Amino acid sequence: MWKYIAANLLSLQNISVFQYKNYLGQSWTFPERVTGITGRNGTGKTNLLDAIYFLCFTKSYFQKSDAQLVYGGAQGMRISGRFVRQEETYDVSAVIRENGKKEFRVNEMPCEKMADHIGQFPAVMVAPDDVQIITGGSEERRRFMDALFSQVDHDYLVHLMTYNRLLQQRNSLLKQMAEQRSRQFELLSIIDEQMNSPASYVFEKRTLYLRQLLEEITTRYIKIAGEQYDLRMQYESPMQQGDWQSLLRRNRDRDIASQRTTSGIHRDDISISLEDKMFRQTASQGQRKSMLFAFRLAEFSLLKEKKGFAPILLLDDVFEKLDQQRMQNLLYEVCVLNDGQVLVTDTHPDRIGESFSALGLPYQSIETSR
Ligand SMILES: Nc1ncnc2c1ncn2[C@@H]1O[C@H](COP(=O)(O)OP(=O)(O)OP(=O)(O)O)[C@@H](O)[C@H]1O
Repeated sequence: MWKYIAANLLSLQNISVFQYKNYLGQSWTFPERVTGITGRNGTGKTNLLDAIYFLCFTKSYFQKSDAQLVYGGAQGMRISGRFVRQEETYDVSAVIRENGKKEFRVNEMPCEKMADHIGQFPAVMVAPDDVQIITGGSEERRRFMDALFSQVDHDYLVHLMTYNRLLQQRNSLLKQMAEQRSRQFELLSIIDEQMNSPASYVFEKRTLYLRQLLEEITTRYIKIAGEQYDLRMQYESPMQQGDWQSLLRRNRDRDIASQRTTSGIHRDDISISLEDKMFRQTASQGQRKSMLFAFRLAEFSLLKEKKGFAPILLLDDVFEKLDQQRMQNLLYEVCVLNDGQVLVTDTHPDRIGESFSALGLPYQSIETSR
């Protein structure tokens, strides 16, 4: 147990893994609020952070398929951990069965829907190589928004899932109409009508949360990059041009011709420009990294504000990617100005130790080895 559990905190006390990635079986306890995980390359530092992420999100941050999480050649895996949230204890266990089925339990109670688990134990992963949010296509930024807003607002996730299911149905119907040369306009109108409420809900919430989030990202970026830039960020959605029904009416002929839904919240994006140029095309490597940190710290702040306690912060390999001063600033911000749990990986035990000591932070050191 932590020495200083406060009423408003979330903490992970321990974690055990079995047949997970490079670990056949291992357990760790986290007696301090700050943990440094050190070890040579490829020894499983990131895997440990990802196991924590998995317990919080029901999926890996890095791997798309659950099968990749199972120790090579083994059948099934298990991760379990004890969280304390606002003085209540929660034993969370995740199992991937031999047949690939995933099961989550909280205090022995099975989670009927994975979606119900999301947001219970909020966490933020900062993996500096993962700049796709900034450089990738719009789906990356939607994924970022959805992961964040789903943790803040459970109804957001429910409406988003409904929208995605109906979108698939609509696209199948459009395809069928083209293949069979059928005119199933009535059925199309029914689906359009059903999509109205989830589309409008998601659009409204994105508008609301992004207003705050984009402002926070902008401020953070200027602070991290250390210069005064003309940075502009904007939420872009086809729904800004009109309500759902009129949007679909306008695009119906085009949808039928292209056999898919060409407009909707599944096309939303966040546009970023720096000095009037498109950020993802012109920004330097360093600027992209700064932007990624700005996104993640803003995500951390929003979660903290909406939940009333800090999410667990997982910092992977940040020492390699930031200079000494920036690193100290970041650690000061997340470990000293915030009271949440922080786990940091690094290949150099001395470097990590010196950084925490300089900030006067008691910390626990974990070493991974082959
Ligand atoms: N399903 C799996 N079964 C067995 N080993 C795996 C599996 N998935 C990943 N690994 C192993 O895990 C190791 C990578 O672990 P991880 O990425 O956590 O290392 P790291 O300590 O963070 O390294 P770095 O310092 O390079 O980032 C690799 O050796 C990889 O082969």
